[in-house]
Order: sequence, then structure tokens, then C-alpha cells
Amino acid sequence: MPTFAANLTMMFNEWSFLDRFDAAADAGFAAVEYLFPYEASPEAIAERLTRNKLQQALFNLPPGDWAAGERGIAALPGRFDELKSDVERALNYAAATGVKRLHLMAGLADPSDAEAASCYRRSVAYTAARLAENGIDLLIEPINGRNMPGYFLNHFGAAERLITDLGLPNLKLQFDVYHRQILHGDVTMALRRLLPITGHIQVASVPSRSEPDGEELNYPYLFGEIDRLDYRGFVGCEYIPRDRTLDGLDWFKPFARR
Ligand SMILES: O=C(O)C(=O)[C@@H](O)CO
Ligand SMILES: [Mg+2]
Repeated sequence: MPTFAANLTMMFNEWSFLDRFDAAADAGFAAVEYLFPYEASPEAIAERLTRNKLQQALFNLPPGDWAAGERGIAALPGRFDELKSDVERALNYAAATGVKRLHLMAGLADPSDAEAASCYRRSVAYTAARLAENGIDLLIEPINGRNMPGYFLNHFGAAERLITDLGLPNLKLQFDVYHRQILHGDVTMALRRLLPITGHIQVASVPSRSEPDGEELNYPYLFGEIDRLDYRGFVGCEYIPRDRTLDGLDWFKPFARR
């Protein structure tokens, strides 16, 4: 049975950020993820995790100036020093939360730009090495251009090539089924082939990015496939509830912690 992590950036928005931990645990989740922890203190997050016996599945390294439209800095020339201090900041939260995987966002840049490609490679290699010293995996995630126009890492093949080329044991793929379906389709065959390099899976319905309970993808089949593949990691529920979060959890009831 997959271990689902509630995505607290998208789900449980009826509560304040820290109260979402309690709400997710009350709803039966054993793990949580979110985009960014940085507006709360590491200690406050750690306290909520402990109080609710929750595992921290994932969060992202700092993404640059998100409010100004940045979506990561790894592929952006001239930002390497900032990236290095971002890695230390994320490691501080990782130590407090016990998370074992972090996602590095690439940023908005032309994937065919040689300078961006070289910056990205250097940033990924540096971050993976620094995280390895702390027993943490680094994830990279292809993101579709409808949700994030101009995002550098917009192809599963490009992510796979970089992971294979660098050959770093703690560099892995964040396989977001929603992005995969929009970018390329062929979800099941891709899961089978890419599972050995996959460090985290995320789910949402396509096209609405809401509960994984219908529309274009057959999630009961895909959850079964994830089990048949003997995937031992987390499945992040990175979806925007159609209405109130608790009203949309019928799909999750068979998996809830009791
Ligand atoms: O957008 C996604 O998909 C993610 O997983 C985020 O971490 C990046 O915005
Ligand atoms: Mg995702």
C-alpha cells in the first residue's frame, strides 16, 4: 500500500500552515510534504511533526524570489553563491525535520541555452554532493509548461539523461504523475522504466490537478502498479482540492492511518 504524504501547500488550506500538520494527521496521513518551510521556524515544524507522529517526506530548497516570479535559481547564471547559502538554509530545516529528500528547482531558462545547461549541471552536482554528506537525496522534477511556462527542466528525458550522466547515487527523479501525463503520457511504462532512479512520486488528477480519483488517469490501477513495482518511497498528494479538503478524501479512506 503506498505511503501517501499530504501536500500542505495545496491541501488543508482551511487551516494556518502549522495547523495543517494536525489536520493532516487527524485525517489519517502518516506523512507530509510542502513546497517551502521557510516562513516557519524549524523548531515549530519539528514540534508539529513529533506531536502528530508525522514523517516529513519532502520539501524544496529555496526557489529564489518566488513572489517576483522566480521558480528556482539552479540554471540561472550568476546565482551560484546564493545557491550555496540556500543549500545550508535547507539543511538546517532538514536536520530539524528529519527529511531524507529535497527538491531543487531549476528556474526559468531556455533548455537549449548552453550557459543555463552548464549552470544547472554545476548546481545539481554541488547540491547533491553537499546533501550526500548529510544522508539526503536530491530530487529534480520535470514540470509541464502549461503550469510553469518557461521552466528549464520540462522533459523527463532531460532529467533522466542528467541523472544517468552525473551518476551520483543520491541524485534522483521526482516523478510527478500529473506532469508526466501532460508532458508525455505513457505513465505506466515510464514508471516501470524510471522507478530505479525515482526518489519520490506525486499525484493529482489530469487535467484539473485535483483529487486523484478520476478524470484522465485510472489511479486505482496506478496505485496498484506502484505496489506491484515494490516502490517503498512516499506518494505526495500534490493536488488542489475541488472543494473543502476533508470533503475530497473519499479516495484516501482505504489508505488512511487508523
Ligand atoms: O510544481 C510541482 O509539481 C512541484 O512539485 C513543486 O515542488 C514545484 O513547484
Ligand atoms: Mg510536483
